[in-house]
Amino acid sequence: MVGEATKYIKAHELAIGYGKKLVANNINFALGTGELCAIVGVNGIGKSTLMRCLGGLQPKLSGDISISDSDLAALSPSNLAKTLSVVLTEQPASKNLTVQELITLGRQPYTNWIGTLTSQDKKFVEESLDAFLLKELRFKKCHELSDGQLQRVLIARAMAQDTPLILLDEPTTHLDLYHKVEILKLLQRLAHRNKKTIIFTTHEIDLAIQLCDKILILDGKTNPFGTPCELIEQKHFERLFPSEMVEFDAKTGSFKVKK
Ligand SMILES: Nc1ncnc2c1ncn2[C@@H]1O[C@H](COP(=O)(O)OP(=O)(O)OP(=O)(O)O)[C@@H](O)[C@H]1O
Repeated sequence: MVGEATKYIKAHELAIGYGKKLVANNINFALGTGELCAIVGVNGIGKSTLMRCLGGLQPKLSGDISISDSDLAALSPSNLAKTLSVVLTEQPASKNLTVQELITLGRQPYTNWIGTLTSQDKKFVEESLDAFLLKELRFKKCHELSDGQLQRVLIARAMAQDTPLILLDEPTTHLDLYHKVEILKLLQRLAHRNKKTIIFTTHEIDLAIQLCDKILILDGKTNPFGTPCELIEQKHFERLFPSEMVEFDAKTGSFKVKK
């Protein structure tokens, strides 16, 4: 693949699963700095499992994951925390913290053992509060927030961690359409302006087609990867769901219910 050598994260012939249970294999993709990528696929196909493998939270079965040309498994825990941040669907146990306190936790990989914040740490916290429209909510407890506000706080914490790679498992679950779009546009801006590589799982295929630079489709076979346009041209979305229920309209890039 042209330009592959310069990519920030690469998965090659990756197989994922649990013990002897194979969930998905033939996973191949490469993403550069500043790219926003969605992982899509039907329920239970392995999106969250892949996310946990990419985040170093669970071992792969076989194949390679490399970040900046280093094997992911060889990164020490402290290097891993400076390389990638993971935003999972499960809400944090620390909901009693204020918005500002939770975002400040993102600076943990850089602070000393008593957690003293430098001016640099404070700058990252302020920038993250600002970027995710949270300045007015900074002293609110996280348990007082709406789902959309809490999701913004969790992503802001990942931004404060200032890692080149950010992984998010279903960041738009439970949100209405407006707030789904808001979150995805904030992620797009974070990728493009701050030059982060961002990968997230989603069921919002229409929105991913409109907002992402790349999409990985987990289909249980070849797992196609490419730009939304390439995947539409190659008719990969048509094959995602059983055709008697929904059909993909390539002109609008969206799914329609078959009447
Ligand atoms: N801890 C586990 N141990 C064994 N199997 C698991 C475990 N977690 C998930 N699985 C199985 O792995 C497969 C993939 O699950 P995963 O949660 O990755 O799918 P998904 O694509 O994220 O699904 P969804 O869209 O419903 O969230 C499923 O068959 C699931 O039952």
